[in-house]
Amino acid sequence: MGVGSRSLFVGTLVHSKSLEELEYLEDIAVFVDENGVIAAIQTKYSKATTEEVDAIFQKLGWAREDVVVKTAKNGEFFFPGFIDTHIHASQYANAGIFGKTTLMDWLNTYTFPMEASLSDAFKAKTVYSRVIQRTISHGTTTAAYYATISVPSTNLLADLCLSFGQRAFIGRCCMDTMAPDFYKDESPASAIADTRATIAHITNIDPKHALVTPIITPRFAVSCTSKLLHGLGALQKETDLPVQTHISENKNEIKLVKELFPDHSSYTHVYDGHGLLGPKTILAHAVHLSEEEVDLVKIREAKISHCPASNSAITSGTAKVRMMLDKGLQIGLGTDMSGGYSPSILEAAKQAHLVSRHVAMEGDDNTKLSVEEVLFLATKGGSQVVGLSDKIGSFGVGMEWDAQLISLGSAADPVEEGLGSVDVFGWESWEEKMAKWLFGGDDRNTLAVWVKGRLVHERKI
Ligand SMILES: Nc1nc2[nH]cnc2c(=O)[nH]1
Ligand SMILES: [Zn+2]
Repeated sequence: MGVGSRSLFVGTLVHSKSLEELEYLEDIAVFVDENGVIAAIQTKYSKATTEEVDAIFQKLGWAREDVVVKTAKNGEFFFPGFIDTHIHASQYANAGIFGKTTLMDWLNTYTFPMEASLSDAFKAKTVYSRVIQRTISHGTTTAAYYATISVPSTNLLADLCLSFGQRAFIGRCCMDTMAPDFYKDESPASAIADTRATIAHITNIDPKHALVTPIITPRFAVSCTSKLLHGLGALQKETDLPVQTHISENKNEIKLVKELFPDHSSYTHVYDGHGLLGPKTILAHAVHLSEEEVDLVKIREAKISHCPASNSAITSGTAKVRMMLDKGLQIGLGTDMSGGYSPSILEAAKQAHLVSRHVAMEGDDNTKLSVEEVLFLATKGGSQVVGLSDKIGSFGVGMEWDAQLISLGSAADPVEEGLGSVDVFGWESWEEKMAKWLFGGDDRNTLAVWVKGRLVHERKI
């Protein structure tokens, strides 16, 4: 990674203090070094004397003239970049196209043909470039991507993330059974060899995995033989890389897993029995997990990616997020494009909020998630899920500057300003402003995005 410039970000910072609480820090200056790391934070910046500010520069050994200053204006705030803990880059061209399908017919009708078609390098480059740029423009600074079974096309996704500057986990899909002949791994051995090839490529382009990390990706238990799952479990042990897969998304899928793996007492036990359930495992969906399975996930410290838009769109069900949170699981949000129709984690947060009300209507009012809770899942929760909570997801000295600058517009002429459909009148509390952003906001409110201190998106109004 090239070394960037030193930066100073001045204004209001909002981030999660805890699951339930957002912290609003006004009049802050954040000093970000040439590696994108927060070197110092000064509070009450406008009231600080010149000597006090000079002292920070001196302590850091920085010259003022070397520093690029970005100031959030009134009504604007810096927020941690969103973390998409589950997204299929290879399905982006299908976003919104799902008809009335449910999981298994959706896979066969739309998904496998689209993914297979990305073995065409030109098409892959077109789709992958677009999905990276689109998600960045919605504030996604980190994405856990599934690519396809094709090694060259998966490697291309890693190359593009690195060049666009999006932090990413890149998974080559493993699937050696219950898949069409035109889109299937030849054997467990070839699936593992191909996974190793992608790991080698990513390690070659980003040796310390500073921005791009390979992730071992058994598609789901249905499409992997026991031999392949064992091989991938052994590969995880050998490499200590993260793992991503799907779990307990749809009732027919769960039934199929029972039939395919009769020796395992649950879907969760299938992954556990193959060495694939550990602290670095991201389990997407987890809609129908029993409480016993949730307990096992907790014991293994595996993580959950909640994908509410997808779960509604392809009628998978309502995930019991409150129950999983109460049991101590770490949870983030996933767009699951194109099971989900939107590239936006803000949309996923809104859908998580709404789905939690559907769970409440099924019985327990306590299941409702708050605005603060879903924004936690979108940022800090996501950072826990991808194992980077010491670096991203919130702001602090020593952490990396993955951030977005949000504007809700001024009261003057919001339509003219082109800043989306949020109307702020000036009398709202911070809590009210965040609720307005969640429910009325979109990418038009995202003015700029940084990853590791590098400006990766600036909105042209
Ligand atoms: N939502 C979703 N579920 C899956 N299960 C196996 N593959 C997929 C996929 O691509 N999307
Ligand atoms: Zn998925």
